[in-house]
Amino acid sequence: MGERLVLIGNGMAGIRTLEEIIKKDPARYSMTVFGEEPHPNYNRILLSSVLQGDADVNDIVLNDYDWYAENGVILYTGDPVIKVDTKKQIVYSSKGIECPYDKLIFATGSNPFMLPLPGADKEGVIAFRNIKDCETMIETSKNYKKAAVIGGGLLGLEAARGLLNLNMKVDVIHISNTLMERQLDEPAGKMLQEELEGQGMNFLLEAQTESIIGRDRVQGLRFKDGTSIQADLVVMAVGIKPNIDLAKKTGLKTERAIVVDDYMQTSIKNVYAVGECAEHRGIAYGLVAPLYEQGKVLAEHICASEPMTKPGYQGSIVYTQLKVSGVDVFSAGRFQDNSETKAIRVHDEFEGIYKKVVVQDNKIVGAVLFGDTGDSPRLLNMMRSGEDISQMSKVAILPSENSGTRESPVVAMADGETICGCNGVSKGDICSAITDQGLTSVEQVKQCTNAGRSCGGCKPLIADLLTLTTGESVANAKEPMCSCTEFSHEEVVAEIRELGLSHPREVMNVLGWESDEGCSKCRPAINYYLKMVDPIKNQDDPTSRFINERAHANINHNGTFTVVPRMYGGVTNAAQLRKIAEVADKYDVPLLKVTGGQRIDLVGIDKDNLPKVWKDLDMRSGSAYAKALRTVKTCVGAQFCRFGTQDSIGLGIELEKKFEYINTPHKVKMAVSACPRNCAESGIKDFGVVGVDGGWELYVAGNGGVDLRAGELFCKVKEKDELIDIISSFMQYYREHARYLERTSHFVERVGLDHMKKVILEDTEGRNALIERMDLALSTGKDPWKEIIENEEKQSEYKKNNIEVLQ
Ligand SMILES: Cc1cc2nc3c(=O)[nH]c(=O)nc-3n(C[C@H](O)[C@H](O)[C@H](O)COP(=O)(O)OP(=O)(O)OC[C@H]3O[C@@H](n4cnc5c(N)ncnc54)[C@H](O)[C@@H]3O)c2cc1C
Ligand SMILES: NC(=O)c1ccc[n+]([C@@H]2O[C@H](COP(=O)([O-])OP(=O)(O)OC[C@H]3O[C@@H](n4cnc5c(N)ncnc54)[C@H](O)[C@@H]3O)[C@@H](O)[C@H]2O)c1
Ligand code: SF4
Ligand code: FES
Repeated sequence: MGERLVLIGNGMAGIRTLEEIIKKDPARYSMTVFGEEPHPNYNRILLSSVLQGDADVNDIVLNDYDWYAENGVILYTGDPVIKVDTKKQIVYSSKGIECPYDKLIFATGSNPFMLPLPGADKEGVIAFRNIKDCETMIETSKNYKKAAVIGGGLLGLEAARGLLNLNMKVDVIHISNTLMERQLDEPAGKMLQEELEGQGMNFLLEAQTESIIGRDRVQGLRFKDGTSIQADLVVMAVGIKPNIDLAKKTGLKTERAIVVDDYMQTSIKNVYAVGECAEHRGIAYGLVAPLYEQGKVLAEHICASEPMTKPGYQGSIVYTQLKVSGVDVFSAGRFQDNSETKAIRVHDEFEGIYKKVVVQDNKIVGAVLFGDTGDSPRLLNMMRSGEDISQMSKVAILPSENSGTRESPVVAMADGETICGCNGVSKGDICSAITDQGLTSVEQVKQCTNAGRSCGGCKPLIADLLTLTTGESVANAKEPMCSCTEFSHEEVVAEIRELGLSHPREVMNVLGWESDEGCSKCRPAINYYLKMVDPIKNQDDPTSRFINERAHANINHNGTFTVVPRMYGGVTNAAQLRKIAEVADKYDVPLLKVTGGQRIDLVGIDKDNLPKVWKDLDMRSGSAYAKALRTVKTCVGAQFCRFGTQDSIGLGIELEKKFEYINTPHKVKMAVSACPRNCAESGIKDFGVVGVDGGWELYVAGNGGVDLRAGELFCKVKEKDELIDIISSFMQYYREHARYLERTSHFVERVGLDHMKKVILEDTEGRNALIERMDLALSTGKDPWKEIIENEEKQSEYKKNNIEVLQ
């Protein structure tokens, strides 16, 4: 039995410290952890990803309960320490546990700062700090639609992005005249604002909230200038304050936080502090990188057999990156210039790129990058090493994108330079791990080195390093499909082909899945792959589909459904419109809505009425719910428009009829415009066609959603039939090689447009084979509405399958 170590606070800094101790000397301490939250240690940083819909709460657990058990760590969750007796060396928990210690670590983190406004205690006023806050926002978005976020800093903007993803309207109330003024100068702040406005955020700058209005629940905000706004949810994100109430009560010396020396020792013997609750040389940090450095020093200190002589923690140069998709922002050090500094600036208004490097005494002391953050690892390393730049050409410090090849920044980095800032892992550490242990995926590098384990911002660099070190693209490297299996998507497809597997359960059984039922990640994927591999033999398994695809309609937040009938190329007629009107009257449809894809939504239909509605409409399913071709949007084109050079409507209808019920890894949207004025928005579709004099241009891999991406010109052809063949073969290649739920935009980024050109445009034999396989798959496509209406067996299967919900 070792010495007794007690940790107060089951969060990121505290548990990382225990990990470091276990790594150094696993038998040294018997460890007990008290946590106020009812969870094992999780990645607080990724709460933003959970809110933004990119991760699940289960995905962000850093140390599961097994980890505590395997390492002999006793864990009390949901049981805060309420008192510490430093004379008797005992801590007391809220549930009455008395736990003696030889060494005690405070890692109590911070609390969000809540503005003491009148009305701040109303229901619907929350912070964004823990899983509970995240869940409250997700729940609220189901019943309310207007959110206000107070604070335009990192946290506020990440919360606002998440709330937009939850379909709420979001106002961000910010006290300063530029966003993230603690990290960005004015030009970068303004560019950020423009970008986020484009994503749908509304900003009220230089706004001072006076009170929160409403009865029991918040209804709005009133400002000092007398104006007000409505809000059903208010998220305060105006900074944090170290959580030091217990430390103060215990008698530890505190200023803004618990005062510690270079070994994280507090003012009382055998009591240490680490993380956001600690103040070192006057600074209490609010980002994980410095907190992990502190944890490492503390572990070394309390595991040392002799008093440590080497220097302890020296403070950190911190940097920040905003975790909002489509926005590249980086800020480090002293980014504002003054009379003692000089700055190097690049501002490309065409490309939306801004870079500023602040220099003092020939050393880089700060940097702001917007729009292109590729230089950030290099600049950060130059800052950290205090490199003398007097002999360097200043232009070389910020090379323009076009001045060289688009080589990954990792190529030029020295082995000692940092790749993962959060976890302090260098290029050399990662390369050695890759070669010594034969690592092939980012996930394996993460497990082995901790790189990529926090904000995840360094993962693209790790992927580049894997490619560089193994000579193999990480596109081919192994990433398990989900936590039920070690098999990657590619391996599952290969096994299905090789073993001739034909049902999701068979796949899971034969390949030794960890759970019999699989999960919501693997089951729909396997179902898709089976049908893709053998469209004739393998049958669809509706129980492995998400609710919308099982119901053949889109579920709404109140449990009703939206029905969207097919209108080829966005063209309709009086008879169809009359039918829609009759159905709307007969079933009291609360909302008829014209969609961005040129269709008509019938919103708010009860589930039990769906087959009746389809029958009465007597139109085909518009696949608005499916991972399939959704719509082909068309412009008026040569038939009527005076600019039209081609028959866009004719081609649009032909494309939609050809591909209407083909399953794809993710939804596919198309558009056909008859001239480069592009009225059908062909530039942001998976397949966008533009008519030009003497032919057609095809743009691919565009996306108009969250990850806005312009389509790239793939080819120009004269004949319509050749164009259709190219689309057909491209789509079949995507069907066969993309991972399930990978949009064409991500797929093309992964495999490269040049690769696609080689496969489709240069290899005629390969292209013909793809077309043949596509035609075979197309021959099995059926209108699911018609099948259900006409076949009683299908009707009962439909009813049965829609009871169990795979959301
Ligand atoms: C949404 C969000 C996004 C973020 N994004 C980033 C990012 O991109 N990059 C970055 O570097 N940082 C980011 N951060 C900040 C980062 O998460 C924190 O710096 C880090 O979690 C602090 O670690 P900590 O251990 O000091 O505190 P915490 O992780 O807060 O852990 C402290 C724990 O102690 C518990 N506790 C408190 N008092 C007691 C008591 N008396 N008894 C028992 N337990 C107690 C608390 O409940 C808490 O679980 C983000 C934070 C949030 C909220
Ligand atoms: N990507 C990341 O690195 C990331 C993401 C989220 C959170 N965090 C960390 O979490 C902590 C909390 O983040 P934060 O954004 O709340 O803190 P912050 O201090 O960085 O920003 C708070 C912002 O709120 C504004 N503000 C203050 N009072 C206001 C008022 N009355 N009305 C309107 N605006 C007001 C400030 O001007 C400031 O820009 C920080 O330590 C941050 O570093 C980091
Ligand atoms: S894209 Fe060209 S042809 Fe089509 S409607 Fe617009 S202007 Fe007319
Ligand atoms: S930089 Fe954040 S996890 Fe690597």
